[in-house]
Amino acid sequence: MGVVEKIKEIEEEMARTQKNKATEYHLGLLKAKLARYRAQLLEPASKSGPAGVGFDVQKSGDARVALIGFPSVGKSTLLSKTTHTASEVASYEFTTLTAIPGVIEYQGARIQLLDLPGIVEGASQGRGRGRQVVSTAKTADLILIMLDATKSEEQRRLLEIELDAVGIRLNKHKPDIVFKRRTTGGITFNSTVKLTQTDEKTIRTILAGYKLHNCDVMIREDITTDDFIDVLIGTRKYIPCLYVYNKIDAISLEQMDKLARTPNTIVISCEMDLNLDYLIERMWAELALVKVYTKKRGAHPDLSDPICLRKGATIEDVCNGVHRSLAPNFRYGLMQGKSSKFSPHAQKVSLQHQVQDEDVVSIFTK
Ligand SMILES: Nc1nc2c(ncn2[C@@H]2O[C@H](COP(=O)(O)OP(=O)(O)OP(=O)(O)O)[C@@H](O)[C@H]2O)c(=O)[nH]1
Ligand SMILES: [K+]
Ligand SMILES: [Mg+2]
Repeated sequence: MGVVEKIKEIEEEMARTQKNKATEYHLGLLKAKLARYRAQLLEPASKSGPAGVGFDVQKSGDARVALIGFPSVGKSTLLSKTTHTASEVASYEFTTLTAIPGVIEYQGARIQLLDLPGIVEGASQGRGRGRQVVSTAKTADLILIMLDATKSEEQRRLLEIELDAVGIRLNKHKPDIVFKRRTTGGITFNSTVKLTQTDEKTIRTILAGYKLHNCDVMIREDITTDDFIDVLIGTRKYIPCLYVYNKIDAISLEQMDKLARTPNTIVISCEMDLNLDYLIERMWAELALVKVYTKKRGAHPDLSDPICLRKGATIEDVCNGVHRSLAPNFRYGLMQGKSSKFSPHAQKVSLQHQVQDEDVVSIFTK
């Protein structure tokens, strides 16, 4: 029996099984099995099916944003409107057949926007080019789920299911679980909070299902069984996501207002140029980019060419952004700006110092 059939069998069994206290462990086991088969199906090294590889597009710029949506929602129109790259736009479905990268320049950052083919339901199981599309989404720093405001609400949930199936977790942080494999000593289980959505027995059952008999588990938030399986499998991607409803020129004001009030949601019209600037602003905010200016001794900072980094970046990342020889020869840094304690005077900082937006940094080497 192939992996796809096995997955189907488990899904059927899960659908048949009533959800209650008595079946909880069994369902937990089935979920774990299902997750393992899905992973097999999608990982590049898999022998059991075609590789889950994305489109081969070179990453460029400071961050990558992927456009995911059903056919003809206006993905290519958005790329053509916001970047200097043209991607074919047409009223028929599956106009775009490959990944097309464009660049949005904003606040000194270069954001790569990837136009992708439309996906269909079942994409993650290999329908259409869906598998390739959702695999490419895994490489993004931000996902834009693009939706047609004139179509039913159902589309959003369907797309979420497809992304979930390939291990993408949207707008979610990695569950706070410390998991360590050991060679001996059995299983130590600890939880610092009360677990209301799963329990020790379920987790032990899952560990047994994975033949993990020696490990430490420390749970630090009220997780679900699925969260635990995610951490166990370890290849999950936690990616921020914005829901972008296009074609608001074709719906009523009331409908638009309702959509716009949903969390993480932006309404636009590519055709009428409505709200596109705001979308880019929000993308920038979601990416949590910070720009840092570098300054040579005695010179003014170079304001025309900032280095863009992700939030949480350190002086070491700044060094690597300039040249890879800098960090190994680092002596100290001088910085001025928001993250400097004694601003406006320059502060001496180490490689580990975290930078903030608009900091000015000088690096001194040995
Ligand atoms: N009314 C309206 N139509 C739009 C808007 N944006 C795009 N369209 C139209 O929607 C159709 C599909 O646009 P595309 O950009 O080709 O859509 P796509 O999502 O790239 O489609 P595929 O590549 O086939 O998946 C075209 O006829 C566009 O002119 C909009 O804001 N309002
Ligand atoms: K189209
Ligand atoms: Mg297209």
